[in-house]
Amino acid sequence: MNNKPIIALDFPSEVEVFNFLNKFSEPLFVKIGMELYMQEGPDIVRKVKEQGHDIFLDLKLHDIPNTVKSAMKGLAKLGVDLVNVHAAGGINMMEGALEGLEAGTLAGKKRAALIAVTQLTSTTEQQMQNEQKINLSLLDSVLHYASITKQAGLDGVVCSVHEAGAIREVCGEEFLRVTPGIRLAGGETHDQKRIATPDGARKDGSSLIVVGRAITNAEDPVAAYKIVRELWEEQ
Ligand SMILES: O=C(O)c1cc(=O)[nH]c(=O)n1[C@@H]1O[C@H](COP(=O)(O)O)[C@@H](O)[C@H]1O
Repeated sequence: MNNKPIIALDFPSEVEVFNFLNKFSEPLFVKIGMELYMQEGPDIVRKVKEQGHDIFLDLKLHDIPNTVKSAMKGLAKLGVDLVNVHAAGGINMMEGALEGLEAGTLAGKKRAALIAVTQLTSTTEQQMQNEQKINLSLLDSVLHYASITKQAGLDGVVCSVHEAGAIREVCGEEFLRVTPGIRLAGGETHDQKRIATPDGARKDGSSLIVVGRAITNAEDPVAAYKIVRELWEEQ
């Protein structure tokens, strides 16, 4: 797994995916999420992988432990690099996910890294408190989810850049902080609430950034990707 910005391939079908990917002449780190997977199924994962890209399969599993374990066992066979579940599913569910992933990983292949979503980057503290009835600050809720994720043996979490530094302090450098909600300065925020720039993410403790619309909606996606990458990698 490399540390390039992860491009979210949030497209409705395979045609748009390859129109987009064909603009690039280098291997990328891409994310296949619900929108695309629900339309194209596992075949899209195989086809994107054939082109040599690293893949984050973002299906955010959240169900009873046995169901998540079995689903992960199946997903493991796709040979992706990174997969996720919702930490709100609990420790037993996350342990089940890890067991399924280990059981399904083909002999001689590296198991995908497994991370858990803490609080979605589209959620504000007020929404969390009112709608989920969690009587904590958003940071404390995210830190709590990060600590139970670590307890379950997972490799890291999905969080916003705003919580990444605190998670690093509590859970250690090796524990991944994968941060979506990335925008270029002055860019449209859409439905995201806890946002940051690529250089802000680097300074504030992200391990990996996920960038969708700031690249995929750009007039020149290759140029937008280059800007994001330079800001992210700047020394
Ligand atoms: O798990 C994720 O990838 C995820 C978690 C989260 O808290 N927030 C979040 O935006 N994401 C995903 O990251 C991507 C962000 O896309 P943009 O907002 O277009 O950059 C989308 O594909 C989301 O599904």
